[in-house]
Amino acid sequence: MAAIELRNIVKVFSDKRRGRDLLTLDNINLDIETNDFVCLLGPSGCGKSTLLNIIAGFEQATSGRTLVGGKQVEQPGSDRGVVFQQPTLMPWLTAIDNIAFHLKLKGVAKAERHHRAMEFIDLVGLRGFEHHHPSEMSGGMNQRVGIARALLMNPSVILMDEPFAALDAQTKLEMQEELVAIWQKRRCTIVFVTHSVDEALVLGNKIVVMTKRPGRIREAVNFDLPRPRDITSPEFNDAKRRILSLIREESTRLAQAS
Ligand SMILES: Nc1ncnc2c1ncn2[C@@H]1O[C@H](COP(=O)(O)OP(=O)(O)OP(=O)(O)O)[C@@H](O)[C@H]1O
Repeated sequence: MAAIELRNIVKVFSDKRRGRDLLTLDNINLDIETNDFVCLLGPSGCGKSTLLNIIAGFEQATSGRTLVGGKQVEQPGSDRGVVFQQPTLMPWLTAIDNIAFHLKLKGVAKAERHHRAMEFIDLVGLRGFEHHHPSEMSGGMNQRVGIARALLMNPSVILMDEPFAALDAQTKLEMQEELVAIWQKRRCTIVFVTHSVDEALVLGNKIVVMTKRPGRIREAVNFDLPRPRDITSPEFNDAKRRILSLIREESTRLAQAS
């Protein structure tokens, strides 16, 4: 059984202002295996976030079935941790209290919350900053808090929506390396949305290329280049050419169709 099974997913948004329906996802079928690091790659507006939100349970598909761990997704759950582009932290809470927030909601005592959160503070490299507030930390550090918060509930699946898009180039590279290290250590399943071919190839062992609206799966490419990946190696560049040619074919198809 795959960790995530998407069966004939269709999503139509109704655009009330213009009085029409918008077909956003068109018959998405995809199996994501346990421990996969899948990157959803596609142009702006192709429905990557919508698909992630359907897996997260924030959004309902118009038709089709979404299964996580064999169970139909109907709402958000602690089996799925979500990391957004902005970490959406509570500004009045320290890093450790943000990370342990879900435990507080579950009534876990403070000493136990902090004990459990420290493991994740260490994992994301924030020891020494656990009592800092979001305003006292950089964007990258706040994103680390967001990742630690998502990991704390020990979800089987981590869903990430362009989590490094707002970071500078150097911090982005560091965070990508750290995320791969965390994934290797914890062996979780990650679905990562990006529109960067390089980012998808640095991170993923499967790259799912989506078409422009309505979003369909153009191709799911397995990419098992050993890590750490050398982005200047011939193998990396071969894969990049292949992905870029898939994207170009798609643009040509659209240009001819219009
Ligand atoms: N709640 C909503 N109501 C109506 N339309 C929506 C809603 N959410 C998304 N859409 C539309 O669905 C389409 C896909 O949006 P989505 O955010 O999933 O794309 P994306 O591929 O993640 O884009 P980006 O890379 O720019 O974030 C867009 O045309 C968007 O306007």
